[in-house]
Amino acid sequence: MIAINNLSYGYSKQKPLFEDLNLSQNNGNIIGLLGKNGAGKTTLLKLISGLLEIQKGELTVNGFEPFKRVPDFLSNIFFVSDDPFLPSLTIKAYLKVYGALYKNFDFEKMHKIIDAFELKADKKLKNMSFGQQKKFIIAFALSTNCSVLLLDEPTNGLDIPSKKIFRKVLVDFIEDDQLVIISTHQVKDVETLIDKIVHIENGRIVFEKDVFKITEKFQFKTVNTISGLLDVKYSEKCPGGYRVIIPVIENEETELDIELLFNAISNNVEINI
Ligand SMILES: Nc1ncnc2c1ncn2[C@@H]1O[C@H](COP(=O)(O)OP(=O)(O)OP(=O)(O)O)[C@@H](O)[C@H]1O
Repeated sequence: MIAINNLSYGYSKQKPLFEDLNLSQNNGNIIGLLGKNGAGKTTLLKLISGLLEIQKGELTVNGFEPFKRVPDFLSNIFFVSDDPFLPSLTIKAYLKVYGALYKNFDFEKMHKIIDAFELKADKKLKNMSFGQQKKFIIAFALSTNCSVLLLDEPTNGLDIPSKKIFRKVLVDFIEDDQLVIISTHQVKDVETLIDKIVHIENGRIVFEKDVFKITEKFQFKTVNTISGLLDVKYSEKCPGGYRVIIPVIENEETELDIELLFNAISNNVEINI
C-alpha cells in the first residue's frame, strides 16, 4: 500500500515539482501513471522506491518510509527503471545472487517468463540488446513477487511480438495482492491491463479514476460526424471522422481509449464521474 500526504519535492528549491501531492493506493490494483514529458512520473516512482528523499509531507509504502531503505522495505518493492543498470553476469549467475534478496522469489516463474521472452540463461546481461535487457528485468521484477512493482516505460525498446508477450506475462503472472504502477507514454501497450488511471500535471494529480467507472459513464468511439451528437465531452479529428468521448447511452459500454482520455484531460476537459 502506498500513502502519500501533502508531499512536496523539487530538484531546485526555487521551483518545486510537487507541492501538496496526495495519493493513496491499495494493493490489488494495476495503475497507469500518465502525464506529459517532465510531469514528474519518474520522480514520483523514485520517491516511492526510496531513491529520492521527500522534502515535505509524508510518504509510506507498506508502512515504511522509503528513503530509510530498511531491508524489509527493499525486499518487498521492485523498481524497473527506463534504463536498467545490469552487471556483467549471466542470467543464471544474476538469479543466484539477486534472487536470494527476495524472500518470495519464484524461480519457476522466472524460467517461464524468460522462455516466453526467448532469453538464454547462459548469456551475459551486458552483451544483450537494450530490448533483451528490458525483458530480463521485467521477468525478474515479476518473479520477485514483491508487494509493490514500479515499471517505468516497461515496453520502451520491446519489439512488436515482445509487447504482446509482455501483456500476456503481466496478465498471467501479476498476483492479485500486488500493487503495480506502470508509467508509460505507450498507452496502447497497457490499455487492456490497467484498472486505474492516475494523471499528473503541473505537480498535482489531476485525474484518478477506476477504468470500470470511466467506461460505465463514458463511451470512446469513432463516428463519421459529430453534428447531432449531444453532450460531446471531447472530440478530435481522425481519418474518416472523429474520435469522441460521450456519455454512455443505454448501457452500451465501450473499451477505454487511454490516448483519447489523456488528450481530453490535457485539454482541461472535465471528466466527472
Ligand atoms: N536529476 C535531476 N536534476 C534536476 N532536474 C531533474 C532531474 N531529474 C528530472 N528533473 C526534472 O524534473 C522534471 C520531472 O522529470 P521526470 O523525469 O520525473 O518526468 P517524467 O514525467 O518522467 O518525464 P518523461 O515522460 O519525459 O519521462 C523535469 O522537468 C526534469 O527536467
